[in-house]
Amino acid sequence: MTDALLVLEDGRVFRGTPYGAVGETFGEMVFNTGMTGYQETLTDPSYHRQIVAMTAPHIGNTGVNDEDPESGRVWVAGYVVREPSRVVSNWRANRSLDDYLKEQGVVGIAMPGTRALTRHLRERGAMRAGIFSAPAEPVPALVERVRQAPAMAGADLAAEVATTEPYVVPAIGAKRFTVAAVDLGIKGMTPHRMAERGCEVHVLPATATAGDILAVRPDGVFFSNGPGDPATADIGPLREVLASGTPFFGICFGNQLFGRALGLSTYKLRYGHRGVNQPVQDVRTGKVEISAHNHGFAVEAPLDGPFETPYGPAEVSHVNLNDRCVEGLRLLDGRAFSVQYHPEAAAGPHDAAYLFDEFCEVMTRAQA
Ligand SMILES: NC(=O)CC[C@H](N)C(=O)O
Repeated sequence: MTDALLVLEDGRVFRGTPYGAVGETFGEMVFNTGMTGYQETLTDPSYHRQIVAMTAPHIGNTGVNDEDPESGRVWVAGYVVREPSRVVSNWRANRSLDDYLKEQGVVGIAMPGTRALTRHLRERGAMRAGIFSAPAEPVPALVERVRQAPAMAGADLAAEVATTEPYVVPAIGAKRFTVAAVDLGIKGMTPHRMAERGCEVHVLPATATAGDILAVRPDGVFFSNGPGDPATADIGPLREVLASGTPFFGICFGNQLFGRALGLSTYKLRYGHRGVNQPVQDVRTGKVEISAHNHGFAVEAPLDGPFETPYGPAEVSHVNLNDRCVEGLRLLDGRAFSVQYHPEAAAGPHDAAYLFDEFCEVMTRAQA
């Protein structure tokens, strides 16, 4: 079989064999350390424009099923694995991962060097890359083309992945709350986790105005995860929502926008957190959660106690124990809060599921 190449913008090249669709693709090179959940990763809209390398060495062994996707398509720009499973073995599987990637037009590479690649990114930081299944040009020309691909810093991508039409996810069982959820790249499990707790979730496009959001007459407003640089997003609607006093909960991109609305700034992490075993500590209780992550940016906030915001005093609620980066924010009155990680846990541990209960408690208090 012909060599496929993974080419990084700093000139480092990895050799492998074509996997999935044949062609070429460009994106920001990131790595995911999850031992499980490749379907959820592939279909998470936050990975739009990123080439994802899996550090777990054996991918595809449980094939592909129709239940686990987090959205209607694969969003990763390219896929890098060490060794694709030659056997599909799972009672829910109806096709192989290789066939699925081909069907979705996702160019990938299988290569022995995923560990070297990950170490390289940890040392040098996030960078652009290209996968070439059948490279026709010499390497220097490929490096040049990788360098011409758009960078992630400054990219405004939420509207490219979000729904264009509002839709409703009904409450499971008795309806207790109406939630307006702004889709910035929402994963399917998120409205589901709210619906399980009696929320009727009105999912709105990324371009929703404060008027559109409040027209739902929500008990609570939610801002989702999503791709791109949070510094580019319009925070006007969120500011109006917060000023209205409506309870607020945000996840990941939603946490970054909440931070910006509080007057904080965001910055690009050296290589991001992507995986299902990140230790996060609740600053108030000292309790540690093992949590699912997918973020390349973070909020800059004071770690030494409460700070003033236009909506009253706020504090950092959670920190990451690996690098001390901000993993959550809350107003001290409890009405609005957000986390940088993924309590919907698709895939991942359920330690943080209590945050959806907290959102329901805040909405209950506001209803009283
Ligand atoms: N999953 C997300 O919401 C990611 C948010 C943002 N795009 C980041 O990389 O940090």
